[in-house]
Amino acid sequence: MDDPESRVTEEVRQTADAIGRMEIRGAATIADAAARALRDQAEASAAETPDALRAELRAAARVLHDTRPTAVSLPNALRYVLLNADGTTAEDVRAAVATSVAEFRDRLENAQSDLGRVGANRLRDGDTVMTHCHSTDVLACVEAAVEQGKELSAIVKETRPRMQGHITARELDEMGVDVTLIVDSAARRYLNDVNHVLVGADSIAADGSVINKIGTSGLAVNARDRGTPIVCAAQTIKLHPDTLTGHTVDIEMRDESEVIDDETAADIGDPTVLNPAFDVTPPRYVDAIVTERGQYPPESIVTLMRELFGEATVEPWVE
Ligand SMILES: O=P(O)(O)OC[C@H]1O[C@H](OP(=O)(O)O)[C@H](O)[C@@H]1O
Repeated sequence: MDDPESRVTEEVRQTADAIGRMEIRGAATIADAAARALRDQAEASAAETPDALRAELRAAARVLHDTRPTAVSLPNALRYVLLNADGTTAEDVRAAVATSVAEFRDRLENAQSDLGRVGANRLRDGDTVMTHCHSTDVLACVEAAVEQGKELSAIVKETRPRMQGHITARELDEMGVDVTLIVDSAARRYLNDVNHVLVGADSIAADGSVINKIGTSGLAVNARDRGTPIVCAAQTIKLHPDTLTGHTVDIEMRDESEVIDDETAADIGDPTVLNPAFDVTPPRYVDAIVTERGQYPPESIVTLMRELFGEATVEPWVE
């Protein structure tokens, strides 16, 4: 049998490249794109046996998996689809993959709107929120509150180096929220003017730590110092099952070109440039984690993780 790696489609490779370059970004969006890519691989495959098709799907999953290491929604999505790729013929497996991808995408969408309604309960008419980066889970909370007729304002951190705050600003403006944009270092100055800090998550660890865009932990420490509640909006697909057994979450280091161009770097003596994409906020700085299953104090999220994942998970893409 030839190498299943060689039969990974160009479309899957393009999706993986787009995730790596962050053209497809945001933990939930990455999960959705990865699930669709597996469905497309199954549809395009010429495999004639279930084993050959499953080997091809595992190879495609590895290509998708090896793009960005921090957002656990990616492996959680791949696991969901691969563990449901059952069937005694290749056709059965193809159909099972199509069904599980459709189910997975429905769950994602429903989870986000359920989470949005939970998060909206925390927001009152006239409140101001501060945001960091761009999180569709956070925006679902704001959108649900706006739909309930609450008028909200937002102070939006631009979020260096990739400025995802601009996406947040535009989407909040489209919802009718009054938006003020600030540079990241101005956050502390305005924390007394906001009622809530709302952040998303790329992963949540079993101890309730929130792994999110770099700058979240400093923001949370400052918010605690100022007495401003900090809420993390995260669907359960952000729960990191490996942390139940003591593993830590890898923090992605990205290219220095996102921080400084070559010419400017040369001008200032070519310093070492570090560009971590994420940081870890300890649970003591987080007031609540809002999920589609309700709101949890960070320290109790482990009970939900055990319920959803048991004690251990498998990595079905490993040969
Ligand atoms: O799933 P949703 O809530 O959309 O996004 C969750 C998180 O994903 C983003 O990471 P990146 O921009 O992909 O590095 C941000 O850190 C954001 O808080």
